[in-house]
Amino acid sequence: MELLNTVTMEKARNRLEEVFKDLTLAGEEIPILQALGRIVYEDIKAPINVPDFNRSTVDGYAVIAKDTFGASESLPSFLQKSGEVEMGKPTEISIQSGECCYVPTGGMLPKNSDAVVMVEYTEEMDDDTIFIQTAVAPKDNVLEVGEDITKEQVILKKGHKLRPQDIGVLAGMGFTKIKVFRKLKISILSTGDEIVSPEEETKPGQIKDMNTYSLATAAIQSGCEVVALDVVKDDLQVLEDQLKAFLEISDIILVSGGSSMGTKDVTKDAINAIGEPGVFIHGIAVKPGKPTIVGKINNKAVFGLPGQPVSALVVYQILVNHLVKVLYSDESSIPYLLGELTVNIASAPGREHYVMVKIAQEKQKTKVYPIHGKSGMLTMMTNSIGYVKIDTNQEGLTKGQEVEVYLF
Ligand SMILES: Nc1nc2c(c(=O)[nH]1)N[C@H]1C(S)=C(S)[C@@H](COP(=O)(O)OP(=O)(O)OC[C@H]3O[C@@H](n4cnc5c(N)ncnc54)[C@H](O)[C@@H]3O)O[C@H]1N2
Ligand code: MOO
Repeated sequence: MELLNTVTMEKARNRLEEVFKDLTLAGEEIPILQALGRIVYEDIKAPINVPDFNRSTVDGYAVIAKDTFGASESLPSFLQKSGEVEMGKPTEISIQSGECCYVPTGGMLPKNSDAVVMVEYTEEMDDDTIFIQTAVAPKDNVLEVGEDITKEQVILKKGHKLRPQDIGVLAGMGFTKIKVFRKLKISILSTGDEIVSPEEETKPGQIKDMNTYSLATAAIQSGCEVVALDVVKDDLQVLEDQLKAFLEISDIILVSGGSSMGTKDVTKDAINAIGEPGVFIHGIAVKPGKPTIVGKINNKAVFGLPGQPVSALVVYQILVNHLVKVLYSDESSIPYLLGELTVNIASAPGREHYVMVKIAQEKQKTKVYPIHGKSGMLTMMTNSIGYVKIDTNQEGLTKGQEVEVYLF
């Protein structure tokens, strides 16, 4: 009897890091407008202070704060108006105690002023006299030089995935281009005599291809470029030939199906046949995803993912995506929310167990409901928001317990 020699998920991840530690990715410079979702290649330092002049955050009157102390609607302070600041222009105005100066939102503060009173809390008595009807403290309604970003501060770290707010900050710093990691090239090879493409009619026993599509889009979501897709029969020679062709153009190859122990499960043999060192993991103590295969050929990663659609996608998220993040120097953790479990969940003995869940807001609490089904049912994932994890040594999870729901 041949049994899978499984390793823990933690060990599988550590092995991946160790085996691919020499795989380094080059960087490329691209316009910031094309950089959304790309990964920062090196720490980016601010070339300037932001703001680089003291500016008002409101429309109002720049004052010396202590001139307003004790001011209220019934007992206003009278201040002498000493001009107006023009938007987008430097000002030479300098105020003295007893004076104020009109400043628009974003306008430069006149010299000596240290706070701004919002225009709603003032009244213009005549062209020269302003009633101040509230007290302000120094720095109120003011953004000081370097308060947002100080020159030379690291604003974006290597490995950071760029979001719209990051692109805005880059523009605000004067960058029009940014160096990002080149995209990892991934190809996907689905195997199975029964698999037909989505547009084809299925005959009895056949099934439409889901994994090519779910895995390709998961790869795109992780910031990779999908360079090739194909579906092949469960035939060792055909699989070997296509694997060799894909190796030429990819950093990572995902083979879907044929990972288990059936007579037609030839993924492991195909990987071992085409190069060294070949398969170094076959079997991970995880549910779903136990028959997962991991190999290395010419410093490229080849994953044999279980054919069951949920298993393939879960293993992508928890294992393949781990390697993708390591290669991109992305140290961010998977986001999660906390919720209260609504039922007991039994564990899978000896395996780390990933249970698909949905959530509902009830009486101001986040309630967590497991989605039942078998790993062949992709609707388990479409109905879920994420998963809860039961560790190998945990007996299960208990109704009412607070759990972490990892989002995907
Ligand atoms: N004797 C054993 N049998 C099985 C074991 C085991 O340890 N011993 N493990 C089971 C587990 S767990 C899983 S998961 C599956 C993995 O199977 P394979 O990776 O060999 O995948 P296939 O047999 O080729 O397919 C399984 C299932 O998934 C469907 N499939 C495959 N590819 C696609 C695709 N591209 N799109 C949609 N659906 C796909 C396929 O039709 C099968 O129904 O093995 C268990 N068996
Ligand atoms: O481990 Mo299989 O991947 O349960 O479905």
